[in-house]
Amino acid sequence: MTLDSGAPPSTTNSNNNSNSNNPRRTSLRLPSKSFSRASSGAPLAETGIPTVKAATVRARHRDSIISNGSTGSGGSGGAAGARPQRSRTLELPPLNVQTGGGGHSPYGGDGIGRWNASSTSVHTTSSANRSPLPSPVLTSRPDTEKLRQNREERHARAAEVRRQLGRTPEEAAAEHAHFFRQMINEWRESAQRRLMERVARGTIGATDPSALGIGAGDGETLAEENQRIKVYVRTRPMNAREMAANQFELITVGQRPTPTHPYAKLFLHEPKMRLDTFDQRKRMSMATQTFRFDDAFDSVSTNEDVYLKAVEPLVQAMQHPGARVTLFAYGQTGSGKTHTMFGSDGMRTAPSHPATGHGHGHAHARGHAHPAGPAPTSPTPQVAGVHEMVLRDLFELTRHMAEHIHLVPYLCFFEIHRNRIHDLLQSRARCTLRSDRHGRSRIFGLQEVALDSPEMALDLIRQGNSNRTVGTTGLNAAASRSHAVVQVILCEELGRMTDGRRKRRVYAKMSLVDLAGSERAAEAKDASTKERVEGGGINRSLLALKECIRALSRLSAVKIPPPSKDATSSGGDPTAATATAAAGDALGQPSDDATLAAPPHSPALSTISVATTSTMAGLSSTGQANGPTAPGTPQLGHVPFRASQLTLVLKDSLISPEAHTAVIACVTPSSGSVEHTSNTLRYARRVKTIRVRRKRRARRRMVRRMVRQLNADNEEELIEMEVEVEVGSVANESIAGDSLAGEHQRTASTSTHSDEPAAPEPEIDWLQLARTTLLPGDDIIAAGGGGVLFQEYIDADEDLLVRPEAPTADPALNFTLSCHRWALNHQAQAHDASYRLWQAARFGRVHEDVYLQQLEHLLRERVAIVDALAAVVERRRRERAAPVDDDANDVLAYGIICPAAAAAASASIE
Ligand SMILES: Nc1ncnc2c1ncn2[C@@H]1O[C@H](COP(=O)(O)OP(=O)(O)OP(=O)(O)O)[C@@H](O)[C@H]1O
Repeated sequence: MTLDSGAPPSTTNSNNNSNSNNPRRTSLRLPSKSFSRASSGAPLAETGIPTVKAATVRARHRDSIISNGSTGSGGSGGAAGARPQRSRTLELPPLNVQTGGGGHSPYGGDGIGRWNASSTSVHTTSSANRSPLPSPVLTSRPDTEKLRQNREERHARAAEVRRQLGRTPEEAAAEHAHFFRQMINEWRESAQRRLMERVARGTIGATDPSALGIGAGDGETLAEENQRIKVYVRTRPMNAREMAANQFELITVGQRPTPTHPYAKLFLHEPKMRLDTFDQRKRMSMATQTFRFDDAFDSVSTNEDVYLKAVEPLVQAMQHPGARVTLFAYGQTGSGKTHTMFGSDGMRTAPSHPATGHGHGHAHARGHAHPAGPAPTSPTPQVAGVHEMVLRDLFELTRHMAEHIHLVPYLCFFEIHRNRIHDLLQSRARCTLRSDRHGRSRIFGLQEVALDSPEMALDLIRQGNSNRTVGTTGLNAAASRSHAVVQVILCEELGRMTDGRRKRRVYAKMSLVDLAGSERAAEAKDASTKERVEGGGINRSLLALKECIRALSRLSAVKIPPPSKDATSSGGDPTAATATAAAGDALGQPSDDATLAAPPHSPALSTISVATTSTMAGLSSTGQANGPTAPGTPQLGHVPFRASQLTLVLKDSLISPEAHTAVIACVTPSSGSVEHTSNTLRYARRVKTIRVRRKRRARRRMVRRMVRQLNADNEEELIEMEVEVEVGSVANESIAGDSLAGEHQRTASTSTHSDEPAAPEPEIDWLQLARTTLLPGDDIIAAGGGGVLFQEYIDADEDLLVRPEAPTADPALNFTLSCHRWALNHQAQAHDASYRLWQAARFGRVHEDVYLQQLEHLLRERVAIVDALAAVVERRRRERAAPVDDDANDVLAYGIICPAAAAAASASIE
């Protein structure tokens, strides 16, 4: 039955089979509809509304409270075959409408201020035949009504404003974008200005050009650097679609790494819109988050820039025996992972010749233009990706190393899609992942192709990419829906075995992983079930990867003990050699592998690898693979490799003692993807923050200690100063020009500290003070940031005072000036504290009473300082008119501000 049929619409809808997919839906009925239904007076029993049991006792209890015993509207009829109904429908009463019919309400049918059973009943099918209960919920109705009225008024007002302004919603959005853009630009300018001021002051050097990015030289030092895991961020340029949608860039890349600050800073500006409950107006503001990474690449960086900084060191690491290098490209869908890894065409064009063929002898070229390869399908020059650059450089490397060792590169290319491994070089043939007896993961059925040239490798990759699973997302027409792993393995050829198989040993291995784009469930609303499952799988494996890398990062702090002497000397022992070689690594295809002698380069290395592997895999405690853990072996804890196929496949590479891992987090700069970008940046930061945090915690403890100490000192000083100011202001007239003033003041001070009643507090007009106090407003905060405000504040205070002349030879005047400076510093501190307090209060972290109390305290402090300073200046003027003994005067001047120092100075004079 449908709404049109005159049956109770909400109930019908909630019981309608078409809605049964959403069993817990609670809908809010519009008053007009309720009214029409109530007027129609159709009894629920006639509507065919099914009756079902509540899913849980708890739900039933809740329902019974809400339902208020509206049994008449609960209905008891049930359509045969209807699905059990668990949804509840909350109907609001029509405003000022005298409803008819029903009459089941315990409150009668006036419908004003109370629930009316006939038209506004809250009913569930599980509430049938329940006796009426008085409900506390009923009392909340006027509030709900008020809220609704408020909302409607607000919407009407907003529509009216829009109408008056003659703006469409799109125009309003464009205006907002313009405003945010302006805020971001102002933030950048202000940051740059602060930086230049610091350069001018000499706080940071202007000689190092790379230090002149925003935020450079802030005195921070990177906590102990984790060399094994590097995290980079890359921002892609805005695309045409984003610009057309009036989106704007939210990312500012700050300083780049320098020798003194070996990290890059990246700022994410998050636009915020909030409704001010005070005047019901929208407030726009901008929050800026700061991130630190090993390096950050802005939107004009090229693939070559990324390669040179982030990837080339990994290629260099491949010359070390046992090297296990892993590079991940991580990020939201459409953020530029494939562009970075495979180049601008994603290497999706068909190979220029069969995969087994040989290359064309392409020139080694990195950079924008793809000099050779298959004929480009578009006239625009192709941009080479990391894969191409890596392959060319690896071949170069093997050529250089040929004098010492003959290495042959092998390539395999597979994807992990829905937790299954497919060989992309064998038309997506399914492969299986198994653990060998050493606890290492091995992929069975994966083809590895010996490479003759980089071009051959590139053609293989193109061929593989044509088999890759792609889909279409809202952000990318050709979105990768799988993790693509290209592995390049440098093998040492050791001839052939008797059965003809090649004898080889893995020298080093590199895994280049183009991860599938992360996506948010909210964005997959329109996706099919299959796509949702796919998306869920992708997110799960990304989470597992993050947890593994984080765990490894944490564990990298644990020192792996040097191998025992027995293990180290086992290089010549054939049995031990077999074990170590097997533990070192082997190629995925067992048929091609030979069990080899231990690598002459690193017997110890392989032994450690065994221990580490087994411990990581959780085998050491059981001793399945290598027997019980040797005494002294560190308990490395649990690393959740088994959480996904991706982490299992890469396990050996990640835990190797010669592991080098890098993550390139790709982000979209546009405002439309701010949540994604924030998530990606936080993901990337968490990958590496474990060790940094420990340092941070120590630093925070230290700062807290210092602040406590300072507060204790300040409090003492402040109490003394306030007392002095009160006494000083009373005694000022009489002591001015008096050579005994110092003595006088000391007496006054002493007497105040004795049992004499304290002088009355000066009358402060708080309201006036609050009006004149420069508490920062939203606009100032958004535009300037702390530093600018700070300066404005000091400037304003200076205007309150007589502006001091430049330092002279007059020591008394200099003394006054130093007092002035002292006071300003305290002023600055007071302002700084009030600013932070205010910020905290804005975000609801401080209770209003506490905030006001603190503010009052700060304002008092401010008044005290200003008064003291005014007194000093006034007195100084009079003294200059009638000079007095300088030394005594100094004591006097300083005494008002800092009694302790005055006492010491007086003692020295005496
Ligand atoms: N640095 C860049 N410069 C120019 N264009 C870029 C850049 N990065 C990405 N793009 C463009 O953005 C679009 C999406 O990029 P890409 O396919 O690499 O995203 P992705 O992160 O791999 O997405 P998915 O995870 O969905 O596969 C492409 O058209 C690509 O050409």
